[in-house]
Amino acid sequence: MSHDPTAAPAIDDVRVSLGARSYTVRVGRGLIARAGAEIAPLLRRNRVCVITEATVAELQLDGLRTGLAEGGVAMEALILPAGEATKSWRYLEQAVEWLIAQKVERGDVVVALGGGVIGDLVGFAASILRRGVRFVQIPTSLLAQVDSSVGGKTGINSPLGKNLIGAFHQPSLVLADIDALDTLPARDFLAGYGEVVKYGLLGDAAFFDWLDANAPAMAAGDKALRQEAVRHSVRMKADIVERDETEQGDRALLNLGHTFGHALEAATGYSDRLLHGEGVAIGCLLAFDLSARLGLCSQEAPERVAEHLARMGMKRTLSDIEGDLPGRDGLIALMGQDKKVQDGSLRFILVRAIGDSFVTADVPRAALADLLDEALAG
Ligand SMILES: NC(=O)c1ccc[n+]([C@@H]2O[C@H](COP(=O)([O-])OP(=O)(O)OC[C@H]3O[C@@H](n4cnc5c(N)ncnc54)[C@H](O)[C@@H]3O)[C@@H](O)[C@H]2O)c1
Ligand SMILES: O=C(O)C(=O)C[C@@H](O)[C@H](O)[C@H](O)COP(=O)(O)O
Ligand SMILES: [Zn+2]
Repeated sequence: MSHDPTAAPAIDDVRVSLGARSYTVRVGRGLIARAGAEIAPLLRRNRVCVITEATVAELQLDGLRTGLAEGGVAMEALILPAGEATKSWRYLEQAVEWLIAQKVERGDVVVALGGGVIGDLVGFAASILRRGVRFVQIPTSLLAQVDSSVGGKTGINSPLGKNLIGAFHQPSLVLADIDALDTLPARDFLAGYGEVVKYGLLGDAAFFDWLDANAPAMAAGDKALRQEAVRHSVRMKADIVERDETEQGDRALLNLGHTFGHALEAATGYSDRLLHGEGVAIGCLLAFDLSARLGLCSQEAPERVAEHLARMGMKRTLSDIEGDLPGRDGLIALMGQDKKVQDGSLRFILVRAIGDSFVTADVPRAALADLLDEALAG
């Protein structure tokens, strides 16, 4: 049989096994164009309500409408503004009231088409509508494909902290169409890459090495590498979520970098000054620096992480964030809203090495203060 090098690679199916809440994450090319055939088996009646945002609507909504129609599925769409500020009470209310006006029934399926902002918002709307309707994630950003569309964390932000209002609500299907990433701006691609590299850092040194060798080509557009990075990331996340769906233990490892990152996002007003994945990358490096300061890992570990982020052209220090930041105590106060706080104490994900992380509350306040003082001084 002859090999056609231009043929699209096969679809990778990653199963998330959670009993009655199990589902498949399909990773591959052309999935939006065949969305009707993919989603129809879930439907009681041949109609879905799609919620998306303006940028993605422009690029993908006609294709989705056609793809659904080819599978005999009709759609109605609501288009919200793009950007992190949409993960708020105002747009949650708009989304839920629109779904009610569309007479979405308990047996229907809602579709989230977009990045992590839309996935988190729509998943939360689905979780509270009529006390819970099913939803399908069609993630269109790298971040959403590797992370936010999987695992069932849904929600919106409070001015006081990230994702403080939300619910665990697993999707019924995830369609991660690698072709959708073609139009993603470089800054958003790199922000999403912050969550990809997080997987290597938290639990898979061999994946970090693979990324070190392949991520530049992946960023430049190699689709086979993109598909492999998404598949591997989703498999890693699925393995952790299967062990600990509601973050009673191990799932907190997926929060590497987030105690710092979320505080920085709140400090910058959930604005374009700092994207979520950028905050995660900066936060991962701070977690490695803190681990080295505490003698938990070698000094070479944070150096290697910093070199990798620099080679990828990513933000990696507080001085890479434009504009003023709160002082050390202001940042620590923002960290106090972290969902990992227990009995009033902050808990961090720290590391013994690249690929070897753990959760701890054992971080002396002085070490944290010194770390932040130095980071803020640049
Ligand atoms: N639920 C979870 O487990 C989880 C995990 C990680 C992150 N998150 C959340 O995800 C959000 C960040 O997600 P994000 O980075 O996707 O942000 P986003 O949804 O704002 O998308 C990033 C940008 O890319 C644009 N975009 C998306 N797809 C595009 C495409 N195909 N072509 C061109 N432009 C496109 C969007 O319009 C936006 O400007 C944060 O709110 C974060 O808290 C949630
Ligand atoms: O799925 C998880 O668990 C994660 O922690 C993944 C994170 O990348 C994501 O940003 C998540 O939304 C953070 O969760 P939070 O509980 O700290 O809000
Ligand atoms: Zn994240």
